[in-house]
Amino acid sequence: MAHSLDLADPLAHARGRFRLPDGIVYADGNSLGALPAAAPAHLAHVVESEWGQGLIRSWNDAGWIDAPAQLGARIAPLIGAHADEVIVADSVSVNLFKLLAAGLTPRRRTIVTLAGDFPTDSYIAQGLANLLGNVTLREIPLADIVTALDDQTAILLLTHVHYQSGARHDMAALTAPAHAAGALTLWDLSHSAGAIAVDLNAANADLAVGCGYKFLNGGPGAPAWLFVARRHQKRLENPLSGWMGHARPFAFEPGYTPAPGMARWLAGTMPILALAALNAGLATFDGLAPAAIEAKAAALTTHFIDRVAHIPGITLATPRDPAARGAHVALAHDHAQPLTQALIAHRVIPDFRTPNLIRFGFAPLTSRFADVETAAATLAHLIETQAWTNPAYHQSRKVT
Ligand SMILES: Cc1ncc(COP(=O)(O)O)c(C=O)c1O
Ligand SMILES: Nc1c(O)cccc1C(=O)C[C@H](N)C(=O)O
Repeated sequence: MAHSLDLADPLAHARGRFRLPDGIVYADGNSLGALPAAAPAHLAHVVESEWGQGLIRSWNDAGWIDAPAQLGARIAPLIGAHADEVIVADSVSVNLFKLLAAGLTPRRRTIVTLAGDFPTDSYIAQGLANLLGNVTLREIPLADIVTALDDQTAILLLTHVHYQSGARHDMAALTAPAHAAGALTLWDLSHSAGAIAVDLNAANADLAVGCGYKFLNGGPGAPAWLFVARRHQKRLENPLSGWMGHARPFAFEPGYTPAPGMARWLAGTMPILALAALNAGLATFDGLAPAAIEAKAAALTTHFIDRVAHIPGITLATPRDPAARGAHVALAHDHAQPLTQALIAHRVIPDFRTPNLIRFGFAPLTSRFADVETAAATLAHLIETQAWTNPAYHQSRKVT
């Protein structure tokens, strides 16, 4: 069954764009994307030729200075943005700070967000509120989000696909009431970009951020990106007004003038080696349609849910409707942490999220239906044999 699904998979060839270890089922593309096969040679070229030979000249000759905008333009089609609406910079956390600060107005000082979204989003909003003193952060349950929007609300901040459950919001359906209340929307697309088809402009979204190291395959700690809709680009200003966001960085003027367009969202010098790895990650999407990527994510996760939902002790924590989820599936189990370690010891790599979730991220470019079958069968076996009773699987880990 899995074999015939893999044979019929129109994205099957994309796996060849990566280097994955033999005999491993990699189900953590939602935390760290796999290594693009072209990345080592590309990085070696940037190091040895551009840096080693070109030296400082490479800022111009190798186009280093334009890399954040060029990579932003490569991300744009994956998220329904225009090329000039996206730039690569900093981390998601820092980009959230910049956009939240920019979106506040003298009259609107409230940030509304969903209680239980990825913690950095609320940590950053709280830190900004503490810094400014007159900003309120409201963390609201999903059912009350729309009614929480009022004439004080500056920004509705939401993670599009939830990092734990994988549940996906209807972007257009939440953007409309935010706009009706006079607020902007800021979407965290860390678990969406490269995994499902996102259409920011069709949803009339205002602002967005996302990770480079997950489904975009940019490597550990890859730079993140941010989106500002064209209609807001003149008005919104980066509070981290560093020289790389200046209209004329090499004029070394005494006062700050923001660059026109997305360049103003840069602060300091861009990490060229990390951008080179992200470039290789984004190249893995060449010629692949976001709709096809989403269809594969839906098929993989549906196949997995069908195989695991009935296993005794497992509770599905992810929506059954593929349109209401991303590319990962979360399963609740009383012994999720040692079970995750047992899976890894058996060469199936998901991750654990406190308190009781095992997340299986099936990156559509690298995952095969055969991997899904192996992951499900291994999980069933480990539960059947009560693998969590083995003390070897109770080691504490800094990174889970
Ligand atoms: C939804 C979400 N937002 C933000 C982050 C953090 O991004 P960064 O480490 O780039 O700040 C993550 C994961 O680390 C995430 O899952
Ligand atoms: N950013 C991570 C890291 O530095 C180490 C390990 C995992 C991560 C992650 O990306 C976690 C991820 N954002 C999550 O959804 O849980």
